[in-house]
Amino acid sequence: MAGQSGEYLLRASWMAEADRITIASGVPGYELMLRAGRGVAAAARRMAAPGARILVICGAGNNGGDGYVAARLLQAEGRDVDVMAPLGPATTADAGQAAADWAHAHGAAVAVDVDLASYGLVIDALFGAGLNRPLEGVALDLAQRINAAALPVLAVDVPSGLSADSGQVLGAAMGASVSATATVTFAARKPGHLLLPGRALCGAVTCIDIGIAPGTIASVGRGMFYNSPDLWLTRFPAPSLEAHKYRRGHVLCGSGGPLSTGAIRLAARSALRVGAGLATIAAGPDACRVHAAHLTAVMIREAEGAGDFARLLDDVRFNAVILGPAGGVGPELAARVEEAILRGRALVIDADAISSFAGAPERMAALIVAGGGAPVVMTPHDGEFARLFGKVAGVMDAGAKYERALAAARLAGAIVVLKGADTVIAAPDGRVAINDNAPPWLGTAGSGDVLSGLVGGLLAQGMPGFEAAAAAVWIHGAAARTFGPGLISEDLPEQVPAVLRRLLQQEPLA
Ligand SMILES: NC(=O)C1=CN([C@@H]2O[C@H](COP(=O)(O)OP(=O)(O)OC[C@H]3O[C@@H](n4cnc5c(N)ncnc54)[C@H](O)[C@@H]3O)[C@@H](O)[C@H]2O)[C@@H](O)CC1
Ligand SMILES: [K+]
Repeated sequence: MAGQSGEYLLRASWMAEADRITIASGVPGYELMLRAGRGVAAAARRMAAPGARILVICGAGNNGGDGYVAARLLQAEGRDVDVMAPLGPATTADAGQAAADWAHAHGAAVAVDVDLASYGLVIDALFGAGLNRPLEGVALDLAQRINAAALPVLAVDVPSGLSADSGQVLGAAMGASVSATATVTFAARKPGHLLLPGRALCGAVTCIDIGIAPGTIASVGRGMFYNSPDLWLTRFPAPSLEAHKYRRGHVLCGSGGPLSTGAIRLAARSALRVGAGLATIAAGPDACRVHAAHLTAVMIREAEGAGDFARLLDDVRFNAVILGPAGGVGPELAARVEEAILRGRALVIDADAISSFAGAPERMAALIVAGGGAPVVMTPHDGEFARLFGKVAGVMDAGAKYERALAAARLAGAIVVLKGADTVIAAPDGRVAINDNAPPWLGTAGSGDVLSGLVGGLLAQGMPGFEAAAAAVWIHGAAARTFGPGLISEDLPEQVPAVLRRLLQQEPLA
């Protein structure tokens, strides 16, 4: 995407396109393979103790070719290396060359039934980006034996059996993938390195430069990015000394009833912590009294039904709205969403507000079209996503997690944050960001309410929707990491200042 900074993630077919462009520009394919193999050998050197035996399992394609190169280089420096070629001779010219160069110096491959336990490192070069169906036969058997042997495993490009595109094991329950200790990939990371279960199966991923130009990577990329500050920091609202609180935005947060007020307080407090100038909670009279006992910096306004809420929105200073956290599923909440969209407010649609449109995403899409272009960000977890989009053909069955999020974003005309340990942020214009900084302890009650507040707080400060959503997701994860285990959701907004300090003062990021 023109003008977009950030780390591109490439699907396997886009990567193949980058290889083709590079080869056409005059770099021989075998040279790329040599560079890839060199990177694999360097990683193997770090993983295998000096006397340890190394087994390189080479498939018949170019992934195997990388393996043959690594085997030759490691053996040349005195390492004790065996090669296994369970799928027979190489089937591509470059891999054939790599196999011949290896065999010329070192002779025959070992048998498939060799004792794996006698090796200190296995290099998995069976299948890489070319895998297009589940492992079967000898490859399936080998993957299972490698995993059972519990040895250190270095995967070339991706662990064999894993889809580089989706992060899923091909063949799902009946399939298998090698589970690696570490993975070396080339030129750019693939979505499967970040999406689950792929991220866990890859171990530590290193991406090495094999001489594919950044411009080539950008030209084949289709707007899929790793979510890090590189992607959005230039659009991040850095408060200036002269910024009046109203210039930093005013978030209006719709409350649920008197027995469910905590969620929206978490959201409002998070909106303030991330820099919004003001936050107001709109609640019915009974809920107002509960909020009044808790709130200091956040203000309270009485609003009984959707009509009252709409009247509050006559005040144009409320430039962003958060609806959904414990808001109470039903037509009343749907009507508030409608008012906020039609009055052109930047809007976060979370939790109950998503469920209030269950099975009717077209209705939400029509509203957003009528709303006139202010950003709308929805933040479903899998259950809410299925409730909203479950009946629409081409969304739930769109494929990888980012393809589902993207199909939903295009249908709704909204930014979709599909939450999880591998949260995906998708925009109707085709951009996608995949996030990986959420620690397991972020999965705690109220954590989603904080996220909606962070998004709303950034929207209020004028950050564009996609960047605001991506930044909020990243800050949410960074705040949880900063606190550490034992986190409850109340702790999250209190960690945001430390995260912002590092972000804005360019201190090293966690
Ligand atoms: N010039 C290039 O394209 C480069 C490619 N590189 C390596 O090449 C790899 C991709 O190589 P290939 O495209 O040859 O593919 P692979 O080596 O991943 O797979 C080989 C072939 O196996 C077949 N196959 C797929 N699934 C199968 C299954 N379940 N059972 C049996 N056969 C199956 C397919 O026809 C596939 O083309 C990358 O992952 C990377 O390691 C690197 O050498 C860098 C340069
Ligand atoms: K592999």
